[in-house]
Amino acid sequence: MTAATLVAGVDSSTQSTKVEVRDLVTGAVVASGSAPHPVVTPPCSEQDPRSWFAAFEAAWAQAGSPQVAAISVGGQQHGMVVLDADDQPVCRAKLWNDTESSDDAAWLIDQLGSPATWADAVGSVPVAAFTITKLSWLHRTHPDAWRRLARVVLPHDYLTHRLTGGFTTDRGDASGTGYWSPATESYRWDLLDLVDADVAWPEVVPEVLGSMDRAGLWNGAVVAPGSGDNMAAALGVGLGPGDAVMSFGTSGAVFATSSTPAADPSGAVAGFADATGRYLPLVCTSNATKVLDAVRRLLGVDHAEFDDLALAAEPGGPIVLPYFDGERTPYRPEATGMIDGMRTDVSRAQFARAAVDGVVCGLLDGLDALQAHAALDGRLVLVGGGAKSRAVQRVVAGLTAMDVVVSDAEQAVATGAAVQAAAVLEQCDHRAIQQRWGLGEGTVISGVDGGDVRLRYATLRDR
Ligand SMILES: Nc1ncnc2c1ncn2[C@@H]1O[C@H](COP(=O)(O)OP(=O)(O)O)[C@@H](O)[C@H]1O
Ligand SMILES: O=C(CO)[C@@H](O)[C@H](O)COP(=O)(O)O
Repeated sequence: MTAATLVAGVDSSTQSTKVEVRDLVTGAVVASGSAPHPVVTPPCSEQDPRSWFAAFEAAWAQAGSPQVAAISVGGQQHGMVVLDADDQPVCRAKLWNDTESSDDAAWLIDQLGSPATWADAVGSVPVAAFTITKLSWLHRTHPDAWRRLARVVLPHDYLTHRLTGGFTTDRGDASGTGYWSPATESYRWDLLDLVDADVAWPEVVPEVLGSMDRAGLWNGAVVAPGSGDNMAAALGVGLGPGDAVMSFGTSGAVFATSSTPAADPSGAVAGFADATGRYLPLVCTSNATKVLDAVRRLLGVDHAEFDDLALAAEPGGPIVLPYFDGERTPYRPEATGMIDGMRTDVSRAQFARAAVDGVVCGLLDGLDALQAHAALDGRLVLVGGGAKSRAVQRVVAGLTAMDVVVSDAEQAVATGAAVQAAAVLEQCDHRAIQQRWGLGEGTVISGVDGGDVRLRYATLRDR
């Protein structure tokens, strides 16, 4: 009997690296592993990129260090990895949720004249998350580090580089830099020149690969282009027209596929590209599972007890505005969280529920904004670590008219990266792999009554 051909997907996200090894033919998960990343807390949110590769090696060893035919990396979007002429990090990587470059975002918007001009140029209005604002911050605050800059890459590009030795990216992740246009599929050198016109930018940024291109080889395995974690999750859940994904990780994200690039001058919807040649309009909030973790810690309970509490809450409890780590949508980088409606008879259950309600209401606002950029008449698919929460699942289902399912792909990002690895290996359409592996299924969730919580949340949000 010949050994099965294997492919691997990697999710290098904010809190950890996960790897998933699948049988190329059946899609069965044959091994997996995970390893944590250093804990970060905005406004300064930085990690040593080398710690991501160490986490990948640990997760890979946990999965049994298998021989695979192809591998692909999905990574936390945006951020900034700056390397010197010897390909070593010049400084720690700034992550998507670092808000120290918020003044730079405002300055860059002024340079082009308006948010709408940015949305037309690159599909998105720059916020502190975007790489271009972090480059401006480094240029402005760390001239010594700036002089050593030889390359700027994204987290998934760095890991792909550690596998292949080359410098590549893909259209999905490139679309979160603020200097690559999904509409024209090209870098905007003029925008990078706003930061520093003396840098030879074409030598500094990676080549943008097509969705079927190979980035190189690693131990004999084909390395696929990889992508941003949300682009990979779209592949992992087999996201089709009419459906949307709601992701509960460190960030909250809600996104859908589209055949046309989005350009939202309000900045709420980011007009990203996806990993297949289409587009992925997306709304991202900065505060999802860390808010639930913080309130759970204060209540002194585990995940299951927290869910029991939140689902048992009496109506009329407080409202939590969950901007614990600053907020990106709506854009309030300096914000902190707020609790409204506290009374002496508040219960622990009501406090737990208020945290869930707050996180979910922020993402439902995002879903409303997304409706203008994609016809959403299908399912809302929940993914990410927080999607395991029964309270999160049932509160979402109670507050939206869409059919809510929890994806069967337990690690949607790693699964999507494995789909990409398989598609690039076989040079076939992603959908063929998704269908062969039976992806796209999920468990249907019934909702709990949310009452008037969205109205109360909106009142506090806009106060
Ligand atoms: N059963 C659960 N209920 C609620 N939250 C959970 C559960 N299991 C894990 N989490 C949370 O999920 C988060 C990690 O999810 P993940 O999607 O891996 O995040 P990231 O992509 O930001 O690294 C952690 O904050 C963790 O506490
Ligand atoms: O910035 C975004 C999306 O634009 C985030 O969604 C990051 O991609 C990080 O994701 P998680 O690690 O929280 O899943």
